[in-house]
Amino acid sequence: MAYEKELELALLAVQRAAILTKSVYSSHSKGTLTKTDSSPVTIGDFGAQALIIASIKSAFPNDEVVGEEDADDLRANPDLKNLVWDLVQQAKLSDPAAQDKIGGPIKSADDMLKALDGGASEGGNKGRIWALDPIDGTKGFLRGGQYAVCLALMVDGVPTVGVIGCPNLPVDDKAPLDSKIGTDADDKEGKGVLFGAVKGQGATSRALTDGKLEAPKTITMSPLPDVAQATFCESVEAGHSSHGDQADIARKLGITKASVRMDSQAKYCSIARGAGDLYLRLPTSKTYQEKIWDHAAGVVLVQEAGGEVTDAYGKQLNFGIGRTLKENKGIVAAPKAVHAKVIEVVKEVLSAKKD
Ligand SMILES: Nc1ncnc2c1ncn2[C@@H]1O[C@H](COP(=O)(O)O)[C@@H](OP(=O)(O)O)[C@H]1O
Ligand SMILES: [Mg+2]
Ligand SMILES: [Mg+2]
Ligand SMILES: [Mg+2]
Repeated sequence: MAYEKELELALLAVQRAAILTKSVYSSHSKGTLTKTDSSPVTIGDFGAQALIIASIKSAFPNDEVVGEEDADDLRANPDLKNLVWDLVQQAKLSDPAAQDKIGGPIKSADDMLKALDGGASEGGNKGRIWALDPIDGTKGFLRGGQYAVCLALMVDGVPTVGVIGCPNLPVDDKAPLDSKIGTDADDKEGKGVLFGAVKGQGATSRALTDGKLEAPKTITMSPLPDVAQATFCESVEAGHSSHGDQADIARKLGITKASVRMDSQAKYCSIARGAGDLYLRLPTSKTYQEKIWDHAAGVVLVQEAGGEVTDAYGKQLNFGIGRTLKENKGIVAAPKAVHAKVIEVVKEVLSAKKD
């Protein structure tokens, strides 16, 4: 099968990084810094990015990576660097063959910084470029909610392999989805899911482990004969998408169920496995550009589970023009059969706002 090696590498690399993020999640000190755009970053984000880029470079040394983080803060702060280096050394897959497949341990703190800085690609529509979000939903990660480790391979600008680890999602694909899932979540037994998809080959889920990969199950979106019955997902953070516009859209579609708010690409994962139906992300500002690492993996997953993902105006997402989706505004993900209907209503709501 095409991209078999890339998929396995991505699944194992995400699984190893999740060992690190889980250890930070359950510890009191998360080494949180505030970035220049006022968003948070933790030692978990740095450590997970270094581990995953080292894995990619061990198997595919010529591939580029667009990663969210870089090593500047760690180079400027040796104590923080040492904290991350300790975590990185402890994060090992328990199965030696699996650990070997992702290149074994990172050899030194300098190599860790180099790996972390390996995510500086400017992106584009030529060749093989990975999009990496080491912790998506950092605010959820800090709040005790959902978060996700997200990795996608783009080929000539098209998301082609997508892998997402969700340490706080229930393993059961049909576990009821309600808003508590974003606030009561933790990584106790029965939690932790690893999703994977390759373009043209379908989407899967399996339990997230700390060693070998579990056997995958095929996942698909729920059939949704009547859009009024939909469960729709949205961000917890009101600054990341417009809760007001999303409520208007839901009302116009006849949806009466309350929205399910959860952080991170766990939203894409939840609709891909049929636990929810729609994901609405309407812009809160005219200037914000969505980042490719916030969507690339989730888009492959939803497409392969029978869904369609476009921007809020129904336009195809263009992942091949740099580190952001600058040609697009907002995100709408829905089962193929109802996507056009949802876009019609989204456009109505957006145009009513303009005047
Ligand atoms: N004004 C804004 N509009 C949309 N997304 C934003 C935003 N500011 C930050 N984000 C992105 O929202 C992501 C989280 O999405 P969600 O709300 O679905 O959990 C963040 O990812 P990180 O947590 O990886 O930084 C960040 O990239
Ligand atoms: Mg961030
Ligand atoms: Mg993100
Ligand atoms: Mg992130």
